[in-house]
Amino acid sequence: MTLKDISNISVSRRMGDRSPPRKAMKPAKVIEDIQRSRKLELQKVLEWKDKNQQELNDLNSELWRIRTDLPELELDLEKLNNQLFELEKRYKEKENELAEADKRLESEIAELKQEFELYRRQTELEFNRKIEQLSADCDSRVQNEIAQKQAAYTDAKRELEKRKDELVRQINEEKAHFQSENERIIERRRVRLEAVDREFARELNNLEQDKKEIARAAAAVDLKCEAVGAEIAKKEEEKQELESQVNSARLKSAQFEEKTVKIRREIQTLKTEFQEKVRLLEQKEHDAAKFANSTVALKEQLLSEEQTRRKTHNILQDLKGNIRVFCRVKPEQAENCFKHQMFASADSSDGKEHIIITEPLVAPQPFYGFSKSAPKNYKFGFDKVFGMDSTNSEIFDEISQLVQSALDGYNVCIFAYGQTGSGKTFTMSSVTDGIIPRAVDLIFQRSRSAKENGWEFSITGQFLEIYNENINDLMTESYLRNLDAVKHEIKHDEATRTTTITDMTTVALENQEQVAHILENANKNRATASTNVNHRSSRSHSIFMIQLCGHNKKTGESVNGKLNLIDLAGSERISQSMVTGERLKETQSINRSLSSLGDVITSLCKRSQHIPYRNSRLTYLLQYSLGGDSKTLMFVNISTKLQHFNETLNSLRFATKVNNTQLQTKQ
Ligand SMILES: Nc1ncnc2c1ncn2[C@@H]1O[C@H](COP(=O)(O)OP(=O)(O)OP(=O)(O)O)[C@@H](O)[C@H]1O
Repeated sequence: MTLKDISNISVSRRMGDRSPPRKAMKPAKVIEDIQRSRKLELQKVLEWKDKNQQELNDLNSELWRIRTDLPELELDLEKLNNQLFELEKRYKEKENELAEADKRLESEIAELKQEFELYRRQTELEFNRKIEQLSADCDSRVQNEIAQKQAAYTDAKRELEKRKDELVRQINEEKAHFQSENERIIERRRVRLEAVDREFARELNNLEQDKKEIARAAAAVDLKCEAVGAEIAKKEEEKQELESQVNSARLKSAQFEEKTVKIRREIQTLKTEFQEKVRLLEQKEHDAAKFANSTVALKEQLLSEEQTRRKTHNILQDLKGNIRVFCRVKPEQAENCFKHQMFASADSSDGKEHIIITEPLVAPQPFYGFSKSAPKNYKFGFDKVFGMDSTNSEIFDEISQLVQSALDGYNVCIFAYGQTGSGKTFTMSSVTDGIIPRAVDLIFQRSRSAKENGWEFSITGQFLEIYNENINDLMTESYLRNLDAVKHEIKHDEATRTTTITDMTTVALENQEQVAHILENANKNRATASTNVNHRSSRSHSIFMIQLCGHNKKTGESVNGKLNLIDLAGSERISQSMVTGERLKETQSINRSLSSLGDVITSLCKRSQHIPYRNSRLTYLLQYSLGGDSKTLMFVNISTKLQHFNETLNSLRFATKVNNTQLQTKQ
């Protein structure tokens, strides 16, 4: 306890005096209490003081001890300082000694080096001298050896030549002897051989004579035999010939009789027929004269009916709606599919055909946000719904009327919309029965039959691609070279409401094989431009444009129709944050053009003041083929694979938006 604590205690006491008066107590008892408490406090203070006094004493004794030790410590310190000074002095001395020793060592090393150099030079000189002497000795010894060897060689050579001459002489003698012996033997043999030859020739001659004699006799016998045999065969043949001539003469005579009767009968029939034909001809000439008079009236009637047909056809198309949406479900293996049901128009009150898709119970990855307990149904209505088993032929039957509209001078757009792999290209460009080849075929047929009414059609086609908002010519043979190098511009003529694209290949369409070739060539072009043709075709819009210009010489009428067959880029939603570089650019331009197509259709149906055609190349290019009296059909191609549920839902929603806007406008 400090003095401050004590004063605090007394202050609190004093303050206690000022606290509100307690219950009244007896004064003696109060004084007694105060005294007791004061006593206690005093006792505590005294205890504290004793304790402090004790500590103070301890500290003082410690201080005293330190003070007594101090001189001794100071002495020790001085001693230590002296020792340190001494040590430093000795250290410096040792350092000096060491430096001197170093110097001595260096000079000794230098001397040793000099001595060594001297010794090395002397040794080298001695060595060189010894080498020279040795080499001189060697040279003289080698020269002596060579001289001795040369002398021995000359002697040996001379001896050998002598022996060689002797041998040659002996060989020549032997040779002459053999030659004369040989000639003698040959002569003896020749004489004997000539004698044998003469004998042999004589024998041979005799044998030849005998052989000729025998052959002559045999030939004479053969000749006689042959003559007799030939005579017999000839007689036999003559006999058979005579027999067959008699038989055939009998047969011919019977046939001739028969034919004569028949020909007489035929002549009679022909005469009757001829008379009947002459009568009929006179009748037909009479009818033809009557028919010729009525043909002119009929043709006029036909033309007016044709005009009425065209008007009615167009009214019918308008009634069906200028924007129609068909849904097509791609065939898949049932076990990989989510549930879907379709209802034909007869079952529905709104005249639409419906498709209901049910969300899968087990959500495949990546697929979030669906309740797993209660599968949800989504219902969509379209002008037509084609199931998995539908064929391209059935599809074409439904759209052939739009091809007729194009021939009648209207602009028609047929789109295939859907995610990658959902069957857009299959529907649009299958080489034999896709919409493009079938439409061209139908145009040929109808234009041929329209000739009877005086119509002459020019049918031309262009095939292009919009990739990253760039137009590319798919008909050119050198697509890769022209890609990006050729900038194609879209030009609109407001007065004629026609569109042209600069530097675009245009071909006169003539037959189906040519269209198949165009489709294949376009595919090749796309394959050359991309490492992966599927990727390229999925990421770009392709447009097959058929221009139909018709003129009727009889009525002076002209029509100008256009059929645009569009295979849109895959509509799958790729998050832009997930892709970079080229893929990002592609994704952005696809998203932009598909959403601007939706916006244009919506604005047209709402009859908005401003139609945002310019928002994408696709809508700008189709400006005169979307809206006005033109006709639009959109196929929404869908896949029912489990992992495609999300995309399918998005595609159906987009298509429904297009379809519904149409309905609102009509109401
Ligand atoms: N209705 C169908 N019947 C049979 N096969 C089909 C059908 N629809 C599509 N296919 C097949 O499915 C595959 C993908 O179809 P397709 O290439 O037409 O899809 P896509 O939507 O055009 O794809 P992308 O956007 O990549 O061009 C092809 O092998 C095609 O033959």
